[in-house]
Amino acid sequence: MALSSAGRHILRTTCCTVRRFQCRSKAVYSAVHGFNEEDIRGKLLAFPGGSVDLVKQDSGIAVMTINNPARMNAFSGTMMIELEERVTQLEEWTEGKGLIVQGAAGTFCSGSDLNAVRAISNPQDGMKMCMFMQNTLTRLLRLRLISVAMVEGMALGGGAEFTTSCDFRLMAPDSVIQFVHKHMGLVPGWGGAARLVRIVGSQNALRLLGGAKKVDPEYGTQIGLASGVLNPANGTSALAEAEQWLAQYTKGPAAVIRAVKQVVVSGRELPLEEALRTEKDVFGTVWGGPANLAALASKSKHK
Ligand SMILES: CCCC(=O)SCCNC(=O)CCNC(=O)[C@H](O)C(C)(C)COP(=O)(O)OP(=O)(O)OC[C@H]1O[C@@H](n2cnc3c(N)ncnc32)[C@H](O)[C@@H]1OP(=O)(O)O
Repeated sequence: MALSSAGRHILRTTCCTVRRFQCRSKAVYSAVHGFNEEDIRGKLLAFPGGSVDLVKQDSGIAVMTINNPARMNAFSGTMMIELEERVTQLEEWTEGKGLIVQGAAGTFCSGSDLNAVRAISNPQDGMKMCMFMQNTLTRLLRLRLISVAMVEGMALGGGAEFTTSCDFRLMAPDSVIQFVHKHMGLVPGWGGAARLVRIVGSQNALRLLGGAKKVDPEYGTQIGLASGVLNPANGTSALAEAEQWLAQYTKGPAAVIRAVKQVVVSGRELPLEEALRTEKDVFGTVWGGPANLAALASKSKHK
């Protein structure tokens, strides 16, 4: 039966609402936790500046750019809102396989815009901003895309936290990741401490947070925070090198790469039995699928 245009509109709207609900359900805080997203959005809108740009490429790798160079790519209020919107776009990008996050003009991000921090320095607003950013960065880490933070220059405070919401971190020579929160009388609030402990272990996390220790590429590699060091050869940009590095994991059909990411996220986040059940469900999506059948038909040897 053909649908009328009104019927198609209702169907489209319902699908969008369902998708939005599914996206929100990947977040940490909702109304149940007293989180009112519209309220904090209204407050963040009062602190404009910069942008978060997204380019989705035919290769299946998207590039996100934190863009506020006049303030060393600090996150203004409107950038926090834009980041949430970009993550929603990536959640809906079913052909995507990988994501590179970079800062504009050769430096990653200097954290929260201190002008906004000063203006909303009361604990209630601080916690609302913290819940908003935790939701967004948790959804970013849970994307079915293999993600890399490409760190050039500095990643400070919230910028350092942001790097932990990617699966990997590649550091350029002379770059620094520093959780400067202690010097600001703070602890991480964008989920950076919880993620850091899972990446480098609690002892190293204590060193980085308790000592606000600068992490250069060498130390980053030693403790497992950096997954690699960029060394762009003549004529190759850091971004091109990062894309090449990421391609080793994103080569192949999107359905398979996305399934890989999904089983890793569930393995990392869920209790064992739940993770096993998820793995079974994800396995069912690729078993007998086009890539699996093609591999069986080609009788490929894994030498
Ligand atoms: C839960 C989240 C917690 C947080 O993220 S709290 C914020 C943590 N980040 C910081 O405290 C960074 C403070 N900034 C700095 O230490 C230095 O500016 C930094 C990044 C080392 C760069 O130093 P320099 O290379 O000497 O450059 P500069 O200081 O002249 O900065 C250039 C312009 O950028 C501005 N800027 C840098 N970081 C900012 C920030 N986070 N918020 C707002 N504005 C920021 C800085 O004020 C300066 O602006 P202007 O040219 O003076 O108008």
